Formats: sequence, structure tokens, C-alpha cells
Amino acid sequence: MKNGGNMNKRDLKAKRIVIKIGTSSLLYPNTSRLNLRAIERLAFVLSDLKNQGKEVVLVSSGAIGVGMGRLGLNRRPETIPAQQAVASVGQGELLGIYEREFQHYGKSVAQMLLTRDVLVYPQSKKNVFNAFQELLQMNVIPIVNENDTVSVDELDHKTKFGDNDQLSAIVANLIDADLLIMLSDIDGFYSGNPMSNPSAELYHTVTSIDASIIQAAGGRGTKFGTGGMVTKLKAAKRILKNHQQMVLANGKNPRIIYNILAGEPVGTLFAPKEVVTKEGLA
Ligand SMILES: Nc1ncnc2c1ncn2[C@@H]1O[C@H](COP(=O)(O)OP(=O)(O)O)[C@@H](O)[C@H]1O
Ligand SMILES: N[C@@H](CCC(=O)OP(=O)(O)O)C(=O)O
Repeated sequence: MKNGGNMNKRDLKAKRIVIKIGTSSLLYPNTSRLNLRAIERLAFVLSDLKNQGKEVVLVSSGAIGVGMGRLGLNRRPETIPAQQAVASVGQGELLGIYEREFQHYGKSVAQMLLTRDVLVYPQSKKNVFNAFQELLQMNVIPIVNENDTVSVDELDHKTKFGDNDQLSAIVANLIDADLLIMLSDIDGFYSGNPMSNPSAELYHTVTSIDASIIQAAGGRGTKFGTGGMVTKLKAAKRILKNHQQMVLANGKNPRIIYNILAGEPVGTLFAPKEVVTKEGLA
């Protein structure tokens, strides 16, 4: 359903929330310079949600972008080993920034570097689940990124495999989150890529990922984003299959998370049909 349809408030009632933030929201467009205001606001909002008693997991991209900034590179390296090396430089700095920002609000963070196959191996699945449970019980905010030096699929974005978008859906599945909030540099999912098609319309609600929806997905917006809309739709597909919900919204100002949790019709809600129908949104 595109905007202009029913714009009722959403009933999200989320206690356990996964928030994914993309490189495009952490860096200024097409530079490797940090958007410090966005990061500071993100730390503020997530800390405040913790104070409200919510359980919060952050999935953050940005290792390659931050590493490029640190190494003074203005073009993303092309080879996988070079991307892996840059990611490992950037990941340390990225975590350092989060550590500093969250400490400001008295919150502890934990680094979790995962690969997307965690669900495939029962023992890994159990271990990762247990680690999340412990961290959440300890009131810590886990900060997840894909383990870039180990997992090459994401970095080789010529392949059809996933990335942090899908990893965030995998984490949401694993810990049975009530909601996945995906923050990007765009207001939601449109009927076409708004960067190349100015008349594309925003979808308010999507209940299934069919061929017409996939057709509307284009590539990344900035030179640092990886998957574009395709990987976000793959993530949404996982979420819908697991009867969970996801909101895709603009992370320019992370305070939008408050609007999302208040049920305001911002961004695009991906939710199973039965949920949407029950809420009278269809
Ligand atoms: N149908 C679509 N609706 C919205 N954005 C789209 C669509 N198709 C392609 N895009 C592009 O996807 C980009 C977001 O993906 P990406 O650059 O990978 O960001 P991130 O770093 O947040 O993961 C947008 O800036 C936009 O240019
Ligand atoms: N793991 C890599 C790439 C992550 C990724 O998926 O990027 P994005 O499309 O900005 O979410 C990094 O941290 O740079």
C-alpha cells in the first residue's frame, strides 16, 4: 500500500528491538567523514530506550567507511583482502566511537562479530543466542557487525549473497525480537529508486515480498552503502517468514526511532498480512 492510503497509527508494542544502521547514515554522503551528530543522537536514543526498560541490539555497518577515513583512502578498495584489511582498521575505531558515546549515558556496549551462517550450525546458534541473552540480562547493548575478515560474501557485493541487512534479520530471528528497525539514507521503500526515478512513491505498508516488489528494488545510494534495497527486501522476507515486523526509515535523525515506536506512520512497515489486517491498516 502506497502513501495516501490508510495512514492509521501502528500498534507495534516492541520491547526487544534490533536496530540496524547503514554506512550511509553514519558517514556524510560519499565521504568517509563521520556524521558525529547522527552517532551521538543514536547513542542518546538507544540509551534512553534502555532506561525505559527496553532491550536493544544495534547492528552497525561502517567498518569499511570508517577504515577508509582512517587510512586516507577516497576510493573503496576493490579486492576482497584489501576490503577486509580496511574493515578491520575501521571496526576498532567504530567500536571506540560507540564505546565513548554510550559511556556518556552510562551504558556498556559489547562487540559481536558474526557470520550469517550462525543459524545453520545448531551449536553456534545456541552459543550466540546464549551470549545475547547474557548481555541483555547484564543490561549491555550488543553492537553487531558481520565478521568481515571471515565472511567474504558481503564484501564481494557482486555476489548475490547477503550483508548486514540480512544479518540484522537473522539476529532478530535468533533472539525473537519484537521489531527490526532498519535505518538507511532514504525515507522507506519506494516503487522505484528515488535517486533515479523522482516520481517513485513511498510504500507505507508491505505484507509480502513478491516479484513486483522485488522489481522496484535498485542498487545502493552512496558509494559506501553495499546492498541497496535488494538486501533490505531479503531481510524483510526473512522477517515476514518468521511472522515478525520491520520498519525501514530514514536514519538522518535517529530520533525517528521514537516516532516509529509511538506507532506513527513513518517509513515503510513490513508486517505479515494477519497483523496488518488486525490493526485495520490494510
Ligand atoms: N525502491 C527503492 N526504494 C528506496 N531506495 C532504493 C530503492 N531502490 C534502490 N534504492 C537505493 O537504496 C539506497 C539504500 O541502500 P544502501 O545505499 O545500501 O544504504 P545503507 O548503507 O543504509 O545500507 C537508497 O539510497 C536508494 O538509492
Ligand atoms: N560489514 C561492512 C559492510 C556492511 C554493510 O552491509 O554495509 P551497509 O550496506 O552500509 O549496511 C562494514 O561494516 O563496512
